[in-house]
Amino acid sequence: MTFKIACYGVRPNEVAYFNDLNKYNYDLTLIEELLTHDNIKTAYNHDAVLLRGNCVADRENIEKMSEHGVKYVFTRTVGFNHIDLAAAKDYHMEVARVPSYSPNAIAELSLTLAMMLLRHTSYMTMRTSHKNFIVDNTMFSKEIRNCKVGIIGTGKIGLTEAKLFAGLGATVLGYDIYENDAAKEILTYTDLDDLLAQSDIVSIHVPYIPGENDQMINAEFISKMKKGAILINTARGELQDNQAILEALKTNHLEGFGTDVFANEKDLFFKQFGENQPLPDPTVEELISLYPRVLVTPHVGSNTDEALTNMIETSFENFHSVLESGKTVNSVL
Ligand SMILES: O=C(O)CC[C@@H](O)C(=O)O
Repeated sequence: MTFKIACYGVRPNEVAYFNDLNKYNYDLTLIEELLTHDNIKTAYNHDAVLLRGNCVADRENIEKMSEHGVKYVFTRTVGFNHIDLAAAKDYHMEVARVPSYSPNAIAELSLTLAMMLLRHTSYMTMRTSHKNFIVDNTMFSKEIRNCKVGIIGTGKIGLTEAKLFAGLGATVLGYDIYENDAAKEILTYTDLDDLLAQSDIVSIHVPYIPGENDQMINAEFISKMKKGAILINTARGELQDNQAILEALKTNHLEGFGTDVFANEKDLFFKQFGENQPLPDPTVEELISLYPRVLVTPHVGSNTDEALTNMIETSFENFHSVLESGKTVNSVL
C-alpha cells in the first residue's frame, strides 16, 4: 500500500520538484495552502503530513490528525517552532525536520537586502520608475569594501554570508556563543557589543529559542549599534522588537532595515491586502510605510532551486528511513 503524504504550502513553482524527486513513489497530495485550523480535514486519512514554516501543528490540529490516521508530522524546514512537540509526544506522532539546506539561499537574500539598502537601490529605482532622474544626496554610498559587516550567528548560513561579503572586500566580524574554526578563516570574532559598535551592516543568523532569545534585537541592542547602520534579519521574526526598530528608523539611528520575517507573520505573509486595508499589526504597517528604507520580503529565503531540492529530498529520505528502520537521524522528538 502506498504511503500517503499531505504536503502543505506547496507553491506552484514547487510542484515539479515534488513530482520529479518522488523516487519512493509516495502518494502525494500537494496543497498550496499552509495547514490551518480551517483546512485540517485535508490532512485526514493520510499517513503523514509534510509541513512548512507557519503551518499550524498545535495541540488542536495534532489531536485531530491523530484521530484521523496521521502518524507522522514532518516539516521540510529547519525551524520546527510551528509544531507542538509535547502534543506530538502525547499522541505518539513522529516529528522530523530538515536540519539544513542550501545556506546560500538565505545568505544571498541577506546580502541582497543589505546591498540594496547600502546602495539605496530601491530608493533610486522607485524614483526613476516615476520618471524622476535627479541625483540627490541620498544616492551617495559607501563602498562595501570600506564597510564592516557583523554576522551574529556563524553557523552554516552566517558563515556563507561572511564568505560572500568577504568576497566583495568587506571586513567581516562575527559573534556566536560557539565559535568555529572555519569561520575564523573568514571573519574576526568579537564580543557582541564590539560587533554592534563597529558594524555598518548587522545580519542575524541565530535560531529562535522561545524563552531564551525572544526580541533579542530590542532598544538596548539597537542603541549599541553604530549610528546609520543597516540591520538585516532573515532568521525569525520573534528575534526582533518591531517597535524598537521603528523608533530607531524614525530617529535615524538605523539607516535601513531589511527583513524576511515577522513574528505572527502568518497573519500577513502569503496574503494580498487591499491598498487601503489596514494590516493586522499597526507597527508592521508603519515599518512598511518607511519603504524604501525598510525592505520586506515575505519569508522567501528558502525559495530557490537548490534549497527546494534539498528540503524535499531530505524530507523524502526522512520518511524512507522511518519506514525502513522506525527512525530517522533528523527526528526532533
Ligand atoms: O517554510 C518556509 O517558507 C521557510 C522555513 C525556513 O525558515 C526554515 O525554518 O527552514
